[in-house]
Amino acid sequence: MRIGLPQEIKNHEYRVGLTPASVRELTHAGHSVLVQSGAGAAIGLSDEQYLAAGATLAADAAEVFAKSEMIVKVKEPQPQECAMLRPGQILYTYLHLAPDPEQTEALIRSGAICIAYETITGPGGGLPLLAPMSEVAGRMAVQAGAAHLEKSKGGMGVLLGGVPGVPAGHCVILGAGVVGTHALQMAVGLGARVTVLDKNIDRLRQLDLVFGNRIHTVYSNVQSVEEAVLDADLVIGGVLIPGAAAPKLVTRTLVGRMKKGAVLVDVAIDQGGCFETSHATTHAEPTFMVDGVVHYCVANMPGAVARTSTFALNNATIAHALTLANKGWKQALKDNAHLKNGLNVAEGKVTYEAVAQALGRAYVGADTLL
Ligand SMILES: NC(=O)C1=CN([C@@H]2O[C@H](COP(=O)(O)OP(=O)(O)OC[C@H]3O[C@@H](n4cnc5c(N)ncnc54)[C@H](O)[C@@H]3O)[C@@H](O)[C@H]2O)C=CC1
Ligand SMILES: CC(=O)C(=O)O
Ligand SMILES: [Mg+2]
Repeated sequence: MRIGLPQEIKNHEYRVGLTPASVRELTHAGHSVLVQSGAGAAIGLSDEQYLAAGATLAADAAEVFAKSEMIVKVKEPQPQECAMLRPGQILYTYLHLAPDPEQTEALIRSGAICIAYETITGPGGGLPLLAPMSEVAGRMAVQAGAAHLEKSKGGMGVLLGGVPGVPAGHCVILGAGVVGTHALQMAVGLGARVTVLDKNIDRLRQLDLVFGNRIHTVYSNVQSVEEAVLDADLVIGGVLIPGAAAPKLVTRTLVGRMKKGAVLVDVAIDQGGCFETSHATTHAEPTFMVDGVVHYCVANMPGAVARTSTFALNNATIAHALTLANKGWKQALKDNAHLKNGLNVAEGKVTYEAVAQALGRAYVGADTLL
């Protein structure tokens, strides 16, 4: 198969869909890989390394899209990228369609086969192609939150870990999944007072066993979220209902009652966000204020640590990329129900139920297309 690797074009996005080692896996299996010149340069992955892995170079993204049967990316395609997709071409990347009607419409129009990393499931449960970036974003959420508690960044001037004689700050984590767990590790490490909320009691049990009385686990409901958020200095939002728009756990009214200078980090913003006051921001301008509360809502947090993130992402994505290239999309999806769960849009139809529901679109089961 002819596989294409364009450079990412989202704001401050330096990750790349294939490392030279991943390219080598594909060329070793007899596939050809066309890499946009400079695609990995920002994170030290040179054209020479890609050439040594067996790739050929393209001058620009237009050439990559025109000549490839499968495009491997990181972030959801931007409008100019959607316009370059064509019927039958495979797009393998993050999509996050539920909160994004424009992108969904563009992918439907393209006729392309759009496989979303974030809805591919794993034999052991969970979302193995989302997990590595959730690990990164969860850890970063505490760094970003702690930094924005500083006065110069709009925060209340609290040191999250406190000092002897002065209590630590209170970090509240909504969602005890991958983001939540990695945020929790960092917050505990910094010495913050940590409360984590989830509806999944088994997750809370597991965390309680590991962290004991260094954290507080709380069942998530309207009352407990309200109590925790009102007492918080930093709130990290990491809830997810796979493929669907994030539930709005924190209302505008509740934000208005929070401590002035508290910080919200809405990691779930790529699925629309779990705070009613959130809207997506970029690394160039990561925050905005609502009622004296700092909102950090960057939709591609791992892009800031792009080198670490690129390697972590490739570890999780390359196996399915290779299968798609070896078998073609129909056979690969027929053979693997977990990969089939990644199909969000194909041949002009929405093939993921939660996306169809969120956007009021007709849903067509993937099986009918295979
Ligand atoms: N902004 C960014 O750069 C990034 C964003 N993300 C996003 O972070 C979000 C979380 O991802 P993961 O941690 O991997 O998901 P996950 O599936 O591992 O965890 C989500 C957790 O939310 C819990 N949950 C659902 N409804 C809840 C409620 N009402 N109250 C409390 N908990 C609730 C679930 O039980 C689950 O434990 C996703 O939207 C993901 O796309 C992930 C990576 C980067
Ligand atoms: C998961 C995601 O949206 C990201 O890594 O940017
Ligand atoms: Mg988007």
